[in-house]
Amino acid sequence: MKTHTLLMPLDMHLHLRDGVMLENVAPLTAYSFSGAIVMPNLVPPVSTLEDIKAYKKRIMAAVPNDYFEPYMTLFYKNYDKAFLKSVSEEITAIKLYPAGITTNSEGGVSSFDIEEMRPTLEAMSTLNIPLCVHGETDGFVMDREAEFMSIYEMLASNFPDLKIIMEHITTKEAVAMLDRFDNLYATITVHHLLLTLDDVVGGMMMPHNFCKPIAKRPEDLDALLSVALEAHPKVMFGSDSAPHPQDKKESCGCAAGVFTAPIALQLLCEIFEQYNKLDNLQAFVSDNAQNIYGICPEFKEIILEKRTFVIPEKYGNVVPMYAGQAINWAIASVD
Ligand SMILES: NC(=O)N[C@@H](CC(=O)O)C(=O)O
Ligand SMILES: [Zn+2]
Ligand SMILES: [Zn+2]
Repeated sequence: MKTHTLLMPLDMHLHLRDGVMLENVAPLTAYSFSGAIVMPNLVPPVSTLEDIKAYKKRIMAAVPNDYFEPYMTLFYKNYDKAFLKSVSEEITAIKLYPAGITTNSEGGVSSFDIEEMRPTLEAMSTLNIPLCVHGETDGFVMDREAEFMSIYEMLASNFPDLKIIMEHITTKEAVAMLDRFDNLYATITVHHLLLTLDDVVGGMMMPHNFCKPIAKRPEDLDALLSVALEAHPKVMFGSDSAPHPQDKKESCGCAAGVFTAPIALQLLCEIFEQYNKLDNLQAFVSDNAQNIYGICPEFKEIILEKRTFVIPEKYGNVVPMYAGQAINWAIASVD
């Protein structure tokens, strides 16, 4: 049987939530990933040293072993340098949300006033804390990410020593930015390497494919594939696996978020094999992230094998992407 081995996979954009949901989803990621950047958009958001330490403890209590590193993040506000210094050992990045643009982002940034943000962003540059950004404006839904490029440009050029990660990019405009600014990087999800808007609303409306940013056009999908499949050194895998209870997805007013954590590596193998690029998958799911963030994850070896795997209908009360569908790769062993 054909197999493929991945070492120390990293998920550089993950939502683990809290409480019962955390206990349901954290073990699924801890099983097949060495570590993950854990997003801070809890209610209320993770914004103090105590919040970070307590949340990390709850995550470690929810995973069955020690072979998983949650890389903690702080919810962006205009913090002062003394505070940032006091948390710098406990966090891997700070996550910036424009106010109200996605799930639990109400306390985010409402105006991108560069002078207001300067003290915080300069302190982050000095302390070497990367800035992760949900890059969407409040414009027309299909244009939101492309419109945000001028803000990335302003941030990247004003703070050349700040590492800026364009999270979950979905457009050819964002892909083009990677080669324009040395300090811009990106995460790409697995669902955005598979879906276009047609898979969300082109036929029957598919709530489990609905997320922010929404999947875009075929040419955007092609642009994302071009950098992911080559494992462009400035792109990393970040699932943006964002679990919501089934009744919040299959409802009037569907919550945004696609749940992929337990099927991400299998789907990535399928995509990379289809394009004959399996050799580049290691860089995309781990090596690039290690280089960009300067992290050294615990050893973990995942062996995937090429055989039919039917994606479960549910993980607890969460419906994954492609529920009930057969895919071509499965996890054979984890060491
Ligand atoms: N991606 C999503 O659609 N939802 C995420 C938030 C986010 O990453 O924007 C969530 O927390 O549910
Ligand atoms: Zn986001
Ligand atoms: Zn997210």
